[in-house]
Amino acid sequence: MYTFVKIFFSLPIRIKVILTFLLLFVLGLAAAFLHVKQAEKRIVDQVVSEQVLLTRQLLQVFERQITTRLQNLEQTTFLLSDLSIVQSLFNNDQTEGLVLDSFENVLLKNPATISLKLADLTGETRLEVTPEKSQVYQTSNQESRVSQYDYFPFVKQISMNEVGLFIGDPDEYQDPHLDIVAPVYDGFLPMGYVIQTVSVNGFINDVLRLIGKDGAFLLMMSQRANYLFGEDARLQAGKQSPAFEPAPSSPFKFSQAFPNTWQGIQLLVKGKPDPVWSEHGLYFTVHPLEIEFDNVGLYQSWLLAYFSEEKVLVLAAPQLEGLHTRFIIISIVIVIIACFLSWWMYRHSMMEELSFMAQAAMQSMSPIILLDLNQNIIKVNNECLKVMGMSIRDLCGQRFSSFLNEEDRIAFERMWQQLSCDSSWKGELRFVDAQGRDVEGLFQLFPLESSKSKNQGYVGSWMDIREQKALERRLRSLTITDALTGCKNRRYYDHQVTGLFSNLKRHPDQTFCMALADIDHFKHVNDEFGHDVGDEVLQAFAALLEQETRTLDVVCRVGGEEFAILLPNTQLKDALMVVERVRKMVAAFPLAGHDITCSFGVAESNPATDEDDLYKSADNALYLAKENGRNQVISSSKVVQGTFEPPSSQSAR
Ligand SMILES: Nc1nc2c(ncn2[C@@H]2O[C@H](COP(=O)(O)OP(=O)(O)OP(=O)(O)O)[C@@H](O)[C@H]2O)c(=O)[nH]1
Repeated sequence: MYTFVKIFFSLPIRIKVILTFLLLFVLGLAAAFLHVKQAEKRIVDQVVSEQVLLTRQLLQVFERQITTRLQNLEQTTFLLSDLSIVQSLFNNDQTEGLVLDSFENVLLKNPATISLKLADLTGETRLEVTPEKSQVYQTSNQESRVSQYDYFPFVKQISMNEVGLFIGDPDEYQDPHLDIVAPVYDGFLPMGYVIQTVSVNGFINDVLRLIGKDGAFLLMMSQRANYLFGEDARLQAGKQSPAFEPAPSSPFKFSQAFPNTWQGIQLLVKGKPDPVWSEHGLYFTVHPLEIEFDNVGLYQSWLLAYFSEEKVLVLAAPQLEGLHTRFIIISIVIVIIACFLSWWMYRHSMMEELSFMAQAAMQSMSPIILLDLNQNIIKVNNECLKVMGMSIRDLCGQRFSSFLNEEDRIAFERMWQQLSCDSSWKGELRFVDAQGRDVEGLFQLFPLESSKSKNQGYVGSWMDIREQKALERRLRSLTITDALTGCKNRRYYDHQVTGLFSNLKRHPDQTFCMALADIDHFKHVNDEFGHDVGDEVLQAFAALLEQETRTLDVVCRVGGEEFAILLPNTQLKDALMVVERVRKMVAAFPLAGHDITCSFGVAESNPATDEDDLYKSADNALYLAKENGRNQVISSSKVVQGTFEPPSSQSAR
């Protein structure tokens, strides 16, 4: 068992849930089935007990009828025992007619009577009357004084004013019969016996006619149980008992056909609560019929009633039908309960797992923040406190976005408005730590669900990407920066000039200018002082350009000693002023300890042209500046108009 439990708990959750569902389903159905079976049994038992009650009432009626009959017989017997009749019967052969008249009266009162006899004290029949023939047979004076009745020794013990009841043996008689015997006295002197033989079947049928047959079949059985009278034909034909088919030739023995019932009857103690036995699809109940004679012993018969299982089921059918509906309803309820419990178990396990994971997550190396549905911080982990350099009090209860960089705060609030309860979000955010520094993080937000409600809030976790971002920035800067001079390179220039032109397309009034700068005779510097000195001069020249232009302006090294300056939102005349100022400074002060001069070609943007045209214009202007003697600024407009004049800048040096 322990191993089984261990294996069960080691199974994956889905398998556990399926097994639990199946177990609950099977156990539930089994319980429902047992419940219904028990209820079925209760209903059947109730119907059986009702039927038993009814049949026992019939049996009591039957018993009363028999008693009444016996009393009638007794009266009749007394009538027969009239002294004058009996005396004349025994003493005077001439009185036969008188006796017969009385006998015939008795026969009329008892239709089941087969014969009426008068026996002497030895048991020898002296007179016999049969209803069919209505005549008297006088037995011959037999020498033999042997009793012709097996029971005659008992008959002799019947006292005055008593009646004996003897059940005939069906093995000996075709039609089972009952002998009712009463002694005949002359005063106190016993004279003989009057014996009335009654057909048992006739007697019972007569009684049944009186009491009706509805509800049960009645049987009368002798003490030895293998004698069965009454409705036995039905049993023998197997009509009421499909399970029992007696051999057609063999005599019907109740004790053999229904051994259990008979055994029960034998064990039956008088006064016990109403017993009932079921066998071969029949229910039996019994009522003892006791006929006692003083000093003769106990002659006990059984009044047996039975009814079929079929009848019980018919009577119980309406209730059983309701029971089956109940079974279906119970089964459906069980399936629902099994589904619900399995679902609950699954959910509970998942929540446990989730809670375990949450605990583990809270201890993780990543900062974690729990938010309620109003974006208030509920909980943070230690790593979060460490990264933010704050205490729990600083963070908990505060609005999450208040710890974001201003730019990101606006974006996050906009996102929060659109965030539905069950959706998650992922993006880069810049937190502001206790020192006011930006802490860049890759932030993930997902709904926090529990077993009680769908969404209780959100879990936010972020990855500190400060180093990654710094590296990224550095890499990006390297790709757009000239390694020697530190100003922007050609790639950046291309990107910027394209951007300025696309802006110009949208806003033609936002004119910008480009100035190309070139150090004059730079080759001489290299040749005379070495390449390293040349580099230093280039660096100083680039620094000067950066220094003398606006932050908005972009200085790019586009060739060896050639630089391009992009001046956004600048008219040509203003651009010329700027570069002229630079030119003068270069010419006036040594750069890296060397006196050099430089030339500029300046061009203004035109929405009708593109970046290549602009560059070309500036380059042509520069070329003219060089051609014209260097150390001067030439505007592209001069190139176009052909109004080029010898520079006065030469003299400025
Ligand atoms: N030190 C140094 N020299 C460079 C670098 N790039 C280009 N140069 C040199 O710059 C010089 C350019 O010479 P030129 O193109 O003939 O022009 P210039 O001598 O300046 O003459 P003009 O431009 O006609 O006035 C060459 O000698 C190149 O070797 C660099 O990165 N460092």
